[in-house]
Amino acid sequence: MLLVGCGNMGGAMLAGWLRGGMAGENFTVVDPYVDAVPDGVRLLRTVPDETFDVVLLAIKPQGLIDAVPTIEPVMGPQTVLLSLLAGVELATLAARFPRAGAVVRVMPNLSAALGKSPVALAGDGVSAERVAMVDALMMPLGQGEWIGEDRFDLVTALAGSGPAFVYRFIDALGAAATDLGLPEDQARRLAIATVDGATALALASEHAPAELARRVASPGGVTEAGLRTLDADDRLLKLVTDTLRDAAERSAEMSAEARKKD
Ligand SMILES: NC(=O)C1=CN([C@@H]2O[C@H](COP(=O)(O)OP(=O)(O)OC[C@H]3O[C@@H](n4cnc5c(N)ncnc54)[C@H](O)[C@@H]3O)[C@@H](O)[C@H]2O)C=CC1
Ligand SMILES: O=C(O)[C@@H]1CCC=N1
Repeated sequence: MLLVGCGNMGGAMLAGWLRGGMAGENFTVVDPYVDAVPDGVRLLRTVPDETFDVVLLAIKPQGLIDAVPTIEPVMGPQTVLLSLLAGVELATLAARFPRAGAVVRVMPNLSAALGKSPVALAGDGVSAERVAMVDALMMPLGQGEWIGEDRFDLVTALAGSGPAFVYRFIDALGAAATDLGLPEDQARRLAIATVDGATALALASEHAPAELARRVASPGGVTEAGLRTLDADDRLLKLVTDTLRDAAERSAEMSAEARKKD
């Protein structure tokens, strides 16, 4: 596999694959700027004169146009092109890389490094054999989900950007507890451990999060008093809805910008 770009997200996926037992020798990275790659992985500064069965585009969307002429030659009819580029549509990618055998959009997040990422996937007319190949490839990174491309902006906001929103919530828990009297480092440790345990339980439990919240809250007790504030006027729900909407709208805007350059 050729990784074009090995920064935050490409690096996290590579770490996930290596952690899942794939050998470093399976991977070539082409990245003019990255300092180093894991042991066993081939690092090149320019694109080699070879073709690849799988090419992962892991550069910034804004860098696509400049990169196309150098990347295009590695594609052949056997190549499955995987693109992480937020706001760059299948049609745009197919127009830029007409020789690629198949194009699949992939939207993971940084938890791929630990095998705990949702991985949204979208492709047009991808053969069943290639779908199975992509599914197998994503398995070490987390939970693969094929979705229609019309929902990709929203899924980018939820699955791709989502960790940043959760980190803000963790920070808010820690900062609030600090304001109210806990030492800062202790507040942060407790906030992270609380979110970690709550997430693990939500994953393992047969109950929905709302039911788990109900089980935490004793009638007339402490949690209920806090939930009353959090739930008032649906303000958390409204804030999160606005957050996802704004992020998804930016993704749609980026798609329109990339389309204009076709
Ligand atoms: N960071 C995240 O959590 C997520 C990012 N993405 C997508 O992943 C892509 C990469 O994002 P990040 O990893 O955050 O960016 P980044 O800036 O950390 O990594 C990009 C890498 O590409 C390299 N690069 C730049 N031009 C290049 C070229 N012409 N050829 C080869 N390598 C080149 C840079 O040296 C850098 O190492 C973006 O398209 C983004 O939309 C998707 C989901 C989550
Ligand atoms: O912020 C971004 O544009 C990328 C896509 C999802 C996460 N990071």
